[in-house]
Amino acid sequence: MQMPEPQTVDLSQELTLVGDVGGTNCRLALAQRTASGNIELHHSERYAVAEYEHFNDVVASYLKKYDIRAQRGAFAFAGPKFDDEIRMTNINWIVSEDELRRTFALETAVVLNDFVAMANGATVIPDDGFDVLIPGKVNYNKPVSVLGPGTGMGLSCILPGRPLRIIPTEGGHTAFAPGDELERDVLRYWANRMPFVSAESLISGPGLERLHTAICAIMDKPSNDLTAPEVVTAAQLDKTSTARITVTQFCSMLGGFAGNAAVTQGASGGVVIGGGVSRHIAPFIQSSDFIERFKNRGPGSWYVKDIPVRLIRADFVPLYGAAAMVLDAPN
Ligand SMILES: Nc1ncnc2c1ncn2[C@@H]1O[C@H](COP(=O)(O)OP(=O)(O)OP(=O)(O)O)[C@@H](O)[C@H]1O
Repeated sequence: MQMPEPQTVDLSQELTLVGDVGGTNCRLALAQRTASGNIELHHSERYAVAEYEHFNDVVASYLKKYDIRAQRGAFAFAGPKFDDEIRMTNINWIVSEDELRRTFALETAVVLNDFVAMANGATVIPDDGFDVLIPGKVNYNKPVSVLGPGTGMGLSCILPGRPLRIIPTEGGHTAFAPGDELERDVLRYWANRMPFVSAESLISGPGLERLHTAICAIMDKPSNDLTAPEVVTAAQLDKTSTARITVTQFCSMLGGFAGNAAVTQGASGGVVIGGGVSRHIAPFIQSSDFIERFKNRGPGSWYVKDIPVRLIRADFVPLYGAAAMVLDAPN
């Protein structure tokens, strides 16, 4: 689902600059509250983080392009927040609220974990912004897990009650738990090549590439060092390819991780899946063991049997979530 993006910014109103910054992509936009109370995004832009020394350079370039000054800022980063600062996990950027406020003369600057923003955004998008993976209505009166593979694996938990409280986690760094013989071989392959095989080292964009490499090695086939998008394209083109086996297995592993998150966080309200990789692999989920791996928890299976699971299809959800953090905050 594509959220409508109006082209005109109301310059007579306050402007809030919002950002979603991952290990690969940085998205910036201007957010405003409409008269009807909705949040509108304007002028969304995507930047490759590898092309910039620091986040400040991206912001400076954006503000220069549109020749505007924002009064407030809300920025989501893939990394944990300590005090007013975020240290990103997969790149060496450190960003603080105080520095952003001073550098860009902002009245308010908020930095937050990207899956806190994703979770906040997920609570405001309409039903048609999701694909239903396991039916049922997500119940925000109970805990809800929000997770997703991108450059890393994000995981947060929405707690019941108002105002909304969201716990960021570093759950992508839990140990990878293999669910079948092939995954045990994949784990063995990578355990011999890296000091710690986390969930995110295999269930993420770079993880899809590692999974393909390992499966090709295990099956004695050439891997041709395919990138994550190339693996997905090859999987679409040839049902018998190692790429197809890789993507199907990746979906099963995502189901296993989502089930682990649900039981660990007590997410009886539901599980919401986002992240840059998810929408590309979505067509393969139904033909994978995603549901079985989510639900098969041995004696704990009864706990997850009625938990609904949805996949976010809407665009810019973390940007809406970040915007809501400041636009909904009391002045
Ligand atoms: N068509 C595709 N199929 C599969 N994976 C893809 C595709 N396009 C991009 N990716 C992968 O998605 C990942 C980037 O995801 P995303 O857009 O969520 O980035 P990000 O926000 O920078 O990540 P994160 O927030 O986890 O640090 C990259 O690893 C990339 O290889």
